[in-house]
Amino acid sequence: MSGDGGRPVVLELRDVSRIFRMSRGPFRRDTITAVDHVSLRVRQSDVLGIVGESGSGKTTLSKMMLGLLAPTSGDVLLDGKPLSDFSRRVLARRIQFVFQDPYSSLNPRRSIGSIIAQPLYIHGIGTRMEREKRARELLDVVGLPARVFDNAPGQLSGGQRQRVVIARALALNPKILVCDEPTSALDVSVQAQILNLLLDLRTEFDLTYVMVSHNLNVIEHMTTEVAVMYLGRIVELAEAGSIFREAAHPYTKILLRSAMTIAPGGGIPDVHFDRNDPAYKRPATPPLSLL
Ligand SMILES: Nc1ncnc2c1ncn2[C@@H]1O[C@H](COP(=O)(O)OP(=O)(O)OP(=O)(O)O)[C@@H](O)[C@H]1O
Repeated sequence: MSGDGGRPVVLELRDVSRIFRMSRGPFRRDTITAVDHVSLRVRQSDVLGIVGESGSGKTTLSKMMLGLLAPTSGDVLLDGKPLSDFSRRVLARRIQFVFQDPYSSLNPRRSIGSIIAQPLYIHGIGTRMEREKRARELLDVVGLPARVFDNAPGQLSGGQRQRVVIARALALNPKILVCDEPTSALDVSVQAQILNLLLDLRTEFDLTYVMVSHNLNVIEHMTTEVAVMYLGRIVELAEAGSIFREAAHPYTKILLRSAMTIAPGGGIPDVHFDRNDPAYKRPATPPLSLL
């Protein structure tokens, strides 16, 4: 890929496959190849978009990147080393995830402050006071008011909850975030705010993103590179701009065309961005303590 500026490869998949065996029903002897011989590289500061229709293997691929699912064959490398060389503890400080549903991913019985501080607690980092301080800073980082610290998740809107999920993902100061449909459970009006927050955070903390989405508008605005998945394979891998101008693979063309058709009056549907809209701006945040 051109224009990498010598940036190091932070995440690499080498010929990775994942086969699932059906465990019940009439097809229980059958297998599904969810990811089929995928190789790709993510460089520091990249935003790699993974796009494809439902069932194309995007989530399976992102779970393998996070070490949540083992490949059936092939290797996942983080900073050039196999994931298996990393302890859970070290891995969590390098790579974190933001998944789709902010409604189910937050414990309803905990306060927002303790949810955000939980990774620090689990990893034995800091005193109680230090963890609380960091959780308050993280609230600020993701643009939430200090007063929500003692609230329960049920008292927050969907967009606010997704900000909490992002704050928790940042607690251990990771360098890579894997975001699987980070906004698809949210109202359209809130989606752009969350995506712009993610873009701001990337600049502020020099984060690298893997962004899984079926929404081409999200992919177009967020990513630097795009991998198009179809039936478990990557059928096209290109810089984000070029893929929207001159898609090479027939499947990518179909994907783009169907997005155009769905959009009222043509164009890609859903989120509309205006990065200069003051509603999307976030005040600059002070440097974080602790880590
Ligand atoms: N634990 C599992 N057991 C059996 N089959 C699975 C399992 N997880 C995923 N699959 C199958 O693997 C294929 C890829 O699924 P995956 O969830 O990775 O696709 P996806 O592109 O993320 O889809 P979506 O956009 O709908 O989330 C699908 O056919 C799915 O049914």
